[in-house]
Amino acid sequence: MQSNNIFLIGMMGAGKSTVGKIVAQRLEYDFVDMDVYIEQQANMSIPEIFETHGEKHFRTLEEKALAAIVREKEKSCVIATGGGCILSGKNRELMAKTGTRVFLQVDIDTLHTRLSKCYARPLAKSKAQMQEMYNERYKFYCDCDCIIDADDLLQTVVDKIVEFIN
Ligand SMILES: Nc1ncnc2c1ncn2[C@@H]1O[C@H](COP(=O)(O)OP(=O)(O)OP(=O)(O)O)[C@@H](O)[C@H]1O
Ligand SMILES: O=C(O)C1=C[C@@H](O)[C@@H](O)[C@H](O)C1
Ligand SMILES: [Mg+2]
Repeated sequence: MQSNNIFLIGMMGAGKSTVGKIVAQRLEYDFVDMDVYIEQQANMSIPEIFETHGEKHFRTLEEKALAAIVREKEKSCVIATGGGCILSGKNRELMAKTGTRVFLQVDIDTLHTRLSKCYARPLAKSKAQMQEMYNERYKFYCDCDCIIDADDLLQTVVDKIVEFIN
């Protein structure tokens, strides 16, 4: 188990997966995308999991996935969490204990623009729904070690995270 992981947290479309991969390369950390990990374990896509088993079941899988990733990884790891990972107190506690939590903060208009190109997220069907979700979750995202303005160019966002970690 490693205690110096980097957990990227934030809303759907904040760039956790995209940014995480590059940050991991720059820091020579391993990279895990929690959503991809869950899909591989379940052998189903995330929309299929939501449709077949519902959100509650997905949240259980998400808790199990985070615990397993943290337990199994021997090398420091950048973890792109799912947008709702912070909803679980268990997940919040584990992330606080085993790494640095970096909140990628992006305003709702940018999130909407980014996701409108690929709105394949079960919980993000409209801008209004995203706004409501953001309002509910904002306090949990802010319970972190660093807030990065992730509205910027991809490379700038990566540089800011690497600079903070170093
Ligand atoms: N800084 C950025 N500038 C412009 N586009 C970006 C930036 N970061 C991410 N994107 C784009 O936004 C979209 C969503 O990014 P990404 O999938 O990395 O978000 P995510 O936070 O992992 O979302 P989810 O929680 O749904 O997994 C992608 O098309 C990605 O290329
Ligand atoms: O914000 C959310 O609740 C989600 C975000 C995605 O990363 C996926 O984990 C899933 O679509 C749910
Ligand atoms: Mg992602």
